[in-house]
Amino acid sequence: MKTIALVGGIGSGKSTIAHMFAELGAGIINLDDVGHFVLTTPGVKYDIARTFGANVFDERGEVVRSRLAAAAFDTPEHTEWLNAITHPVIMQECRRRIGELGQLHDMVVVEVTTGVESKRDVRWADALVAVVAPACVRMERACARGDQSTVDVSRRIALQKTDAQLAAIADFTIDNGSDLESAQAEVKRVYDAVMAQ
Ligand SMILES: CC(C)(COP(=O)(O)OP(=O)(O)OC[C@H]1O[C@@H](n2cnc3c(N)ncnc32)[C@H](O)[C@@H]1O)[C@@H](O)C(=O)NCCC(=O)NCCS
Ligand SMILES: Nc1ncnc2c1ncn2[C@@H]1O[C@H](COP(=O)(O)OP(=O)(O)OP(=O)(O)O)[C@@H](O)[C@H]1O
Repeated sequence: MKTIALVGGIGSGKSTIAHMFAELGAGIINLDDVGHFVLTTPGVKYDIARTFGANVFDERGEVVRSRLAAAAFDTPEHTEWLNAITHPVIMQECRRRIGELGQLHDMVVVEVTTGVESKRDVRWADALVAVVAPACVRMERACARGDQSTVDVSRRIALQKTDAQLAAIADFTIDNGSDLESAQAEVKRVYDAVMAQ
């Protein structure tokens, strides 16, 4: 069984590409979803309450993500605190899901949105795959979804690694700058190459 870590900037098409891997038989995991799941677990909730206080919870005792983001992203130190609480649990849950899906699939693809500086950050993966598309295309796609403004998307693009930086650390690069058919061909090429490794 092979494991791929799939990275790419906002609107690059990570989820679209992950689903193309699924069509070829891969199991898929979205690390953001895992991050949201761990916020519902008792141990993480306890640590968040102790660190950020009761204000980041609703009346039913669930984390309000927008309040947690406001409390955790106001200073780099607070962000570190949140990451120290969540990241080990996210990785533990991710490994558990990889193991589970690995029983059913020859490949598991993990969509990773943030925090990959180098291959060392994804030691658990057999291959690091970057999805790239020109910034103007990504901007257009992300804005077309309608949930974020042009300013929000530009700010996120500016904070993220460039396509050249991602390509430099990746084992394989998938160009998702044009149509879906071309992207499918790219996915097949990478699927076969990783399976042959
Ligand atoms: C704080 C949480 C709950 C907010 O989650 P949510 O999905 O609702 O929003 P999102 O992550 O898109 O962030 C909300 C806003 O905060 C800002 N933001 C996000 N990440 C960062 C960051 N590292 N530094 C500064 N600002 C950030 C963005 O401007 C964004 O608009 C979430 O980011 C979290 O749990 N983070 C810690 C764990 C983690 O790193 N998860 C990612 C998967 S590994
Ligand atoms: N090759 C393509 N041609 C046309 N549209 C595309 C293509 N790839 C992705 N899209 C569309 O672009 C939008 C963004 O794609 P997707 O959600 O897969 O990106 P993402 O990298 O996972 O995004 P984010 O990180 O912002 O959540 C979606 O609406 C998707 O349908």
